[in-house]
Amino acid sequence: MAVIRASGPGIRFGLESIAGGLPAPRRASLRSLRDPADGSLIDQAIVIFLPGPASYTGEDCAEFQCHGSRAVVAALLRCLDALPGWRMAEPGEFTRRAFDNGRLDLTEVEGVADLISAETDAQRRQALRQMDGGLSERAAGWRDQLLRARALVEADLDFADEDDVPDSVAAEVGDLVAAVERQVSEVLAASAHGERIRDGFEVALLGPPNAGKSTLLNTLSRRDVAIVTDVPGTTRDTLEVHLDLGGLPLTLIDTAGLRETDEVVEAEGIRRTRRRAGTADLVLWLDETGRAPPDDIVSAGPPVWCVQTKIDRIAASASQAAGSPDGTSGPAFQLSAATGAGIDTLLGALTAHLLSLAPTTPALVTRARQRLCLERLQAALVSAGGDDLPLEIRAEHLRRGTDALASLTGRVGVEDILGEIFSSFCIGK
Ligand SMILES: Nc1nc2c(ncn2[C@@H]2O[C@H](COP(=O)(O)OP(=O)(O)OP(=O)(O)O)[C@@H](O)[C@H]2O)c(=O)[nH]1
Ligand SMILES: [K+]
Ligand SMILES: [Mg+2]
Repeated sequence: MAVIRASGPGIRFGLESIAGGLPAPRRASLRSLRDPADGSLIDQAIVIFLPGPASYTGEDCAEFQCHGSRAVVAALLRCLDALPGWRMAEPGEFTRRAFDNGRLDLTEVEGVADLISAETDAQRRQALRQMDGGLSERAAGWRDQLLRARALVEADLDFADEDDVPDSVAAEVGDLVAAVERQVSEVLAASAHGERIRDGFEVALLGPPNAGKSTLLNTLSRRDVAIVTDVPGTTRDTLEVHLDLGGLPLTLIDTAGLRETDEVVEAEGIRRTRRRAGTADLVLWLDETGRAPPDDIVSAGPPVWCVQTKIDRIAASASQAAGSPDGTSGPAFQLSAATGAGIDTLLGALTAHLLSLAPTTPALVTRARQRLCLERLQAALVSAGGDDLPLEIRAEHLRRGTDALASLTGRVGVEDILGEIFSSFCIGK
């Protein structure tokens, strides 16, 4: 079967023209679909009429469940496209209309986009929470409290010389601002994890040439992604694969082996390796001899785990427990991509490490855009909390705080980013 969905003011007229009348709302009705031009039969299909405003887009919607062959779909689309005022939807246009009609706010739209592209269970759950309004509900609560604080301040400014404004206004404003600021800080504290769930935890494979980095990448992804040869310096560009590690998204990054070189292409690869070493969540330092990484890798920022590779070549040492080499704090591993020895131990430790990074409360912020809005809100609240400030200045900080919330939910000041967000959708969503 194929499903064709339509939305807009012309739905009723279109259904009358093609389906011989308006079916009962929200009921699956079997109808003969006919070309309005000559009355010829296109298909027998299930037609559902979803009157607005209680539809996904907020407008009248229709759904045609027709037979799924190319010929049927093409004929039906041709007839629908020929109806006056009907045209093919743009990518994300249904969700865009839902946003424009106030059915979804921007964080919920972002949740829909994330749900569509979710690859792992953790991503799916996080996207559902966001699509369901997890962040927008909190934002609405904060907005109400800040509007109350603003109203109190404005009233005090307007009627300062009258008796009916209680003296405790400053105290109540201070309490409201402090309460919101505390909650925003909590949500921000979990944001790094939310962004990681969405984008994947980055684990970079580093080490000298021929350490077996690309081989391990291929083994873990069970695909022949990276070129492996016995020539040192095979990998030039950094290469990424997305893995599902017990439901958690992991981005594994293969890099160019680190060594001194005069070769321009390899040198550029090594420059990229060093850059990724600084931005990954974790570095696995691979070395056939089990040597510790150089100081600049250890001090690059992310934790470094040492992995001795190719232990099938030194079978005897496979049974020995590995100690943590000097200069690194993380655990040490021994493995062989050739025999599979030690791979499960490494994967188990990676899973445990990623789980240990998870905050106790589920993350509500999942994108840099949302985090930046909340950081603006937090800064405004900190400023507004200054007790000794004149009321006019506190009012201005509170106004900036509610502005930051409005741009979080997409109600103001986001025109420039809307196109970018909706273009990530597919047609029909
Ligand atoms: N015996 C054995 N050989 C291995 C193992 N892992 C990799 N090799 C071999 O080691 C050589 C280098 O492997 P690569 O995966 O290309 O190493 P690399 O670290 O990606 O090398 P560069 O990209 O050049 O830095 C290849 O010939 C592999 O077949 C292993 O576990 N055991
Ligand atoms: K190699
Ligand atoms: Mg390689």
